[in-house]
Amino acid sequence: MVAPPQSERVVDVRGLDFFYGKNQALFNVDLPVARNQITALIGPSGCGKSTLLRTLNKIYDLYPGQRATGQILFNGENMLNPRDEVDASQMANAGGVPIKGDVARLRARIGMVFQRPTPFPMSIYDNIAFGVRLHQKASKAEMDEIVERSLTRAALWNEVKDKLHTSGLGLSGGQQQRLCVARGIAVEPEVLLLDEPASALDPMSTAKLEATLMELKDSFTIVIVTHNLQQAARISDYTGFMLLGKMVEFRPSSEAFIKPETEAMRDYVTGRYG
Ligand SMILES: Nc1ncnc2c1ncn2[C@@H]1O[C@H](COP(=O)(O)OP(=O)(O)OP(=O)(O)O)[C@@H](O)[C@H]1O
Repeated sequence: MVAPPQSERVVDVRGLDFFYGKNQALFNVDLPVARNQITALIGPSGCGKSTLLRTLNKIYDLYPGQRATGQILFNGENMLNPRDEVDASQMANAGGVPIKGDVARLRARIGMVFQRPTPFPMSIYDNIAFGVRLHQKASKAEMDEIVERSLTRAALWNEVKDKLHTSGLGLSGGQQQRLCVARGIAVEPEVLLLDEPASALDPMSTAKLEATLMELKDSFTIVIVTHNLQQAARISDYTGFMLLGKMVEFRPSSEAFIKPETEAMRDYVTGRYG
């Protein structure tokens, strides 16, 4: 492992084990995530990339029976500390809404964009404003500014500025995904997690999304799961290669793809895996 220096790590996963009921999906995983960098997670299907990503903002808390042990340090504080844990029965009573303040705050600081675009069935404007209202009070003028800034940073403003009050569902797939990025960054998270965000997009939309992410890393720290090795090589600063629930290699991307250390990663990047 050639990891970023400790002082640069926003998130630092150490010795993480993850269980779906009795089935263990992650084994003693380390993942150092450097500030204002893009970290890519790659590896064959089922190796645990999405599971690892989902532990970073504790989405798994929503599902009874899923648990993580080890350390996930976020700015030095262990997020797996028992006091952060949500009681599953309380969660059910609250209709599936996270009720512990700590976890809700964590989700605001570590945002997530999913594989398929998931705009809310409301206007483009409200897609952004909805999440912001949950976290802060903003006047109409302030909200207008937040909406414009978020859409601009997600490289979508010019395409939607004249139709902000039409449905977000009326946008193309690529635009919807950038809307989800805009929604994610509107609450100013420190970290943005993306789970194969381009898998449903055409090459043009993928290129736009990649350019957007490259711009965003000046302001945010990004962790992306991708099956697209060229994409990982193009946009990421660090790459983690996973296999069967373990982190097999973790290195600067500039080295990882040119000279993989392990035979497994060499086989994977040359398309010989499996
Ligand atoms: N909800 C679940 N319940 C039980 N096991 C699960 C669940 N989700 C994932 N797993 C198991 O955990 C392991 C890791 O899955 P995960 O989805 O994290 O892999 P992945 O690398 O993201 O795969 P892919 O590239 O296909 O999305 C797999 O063995 C999978 O079957």
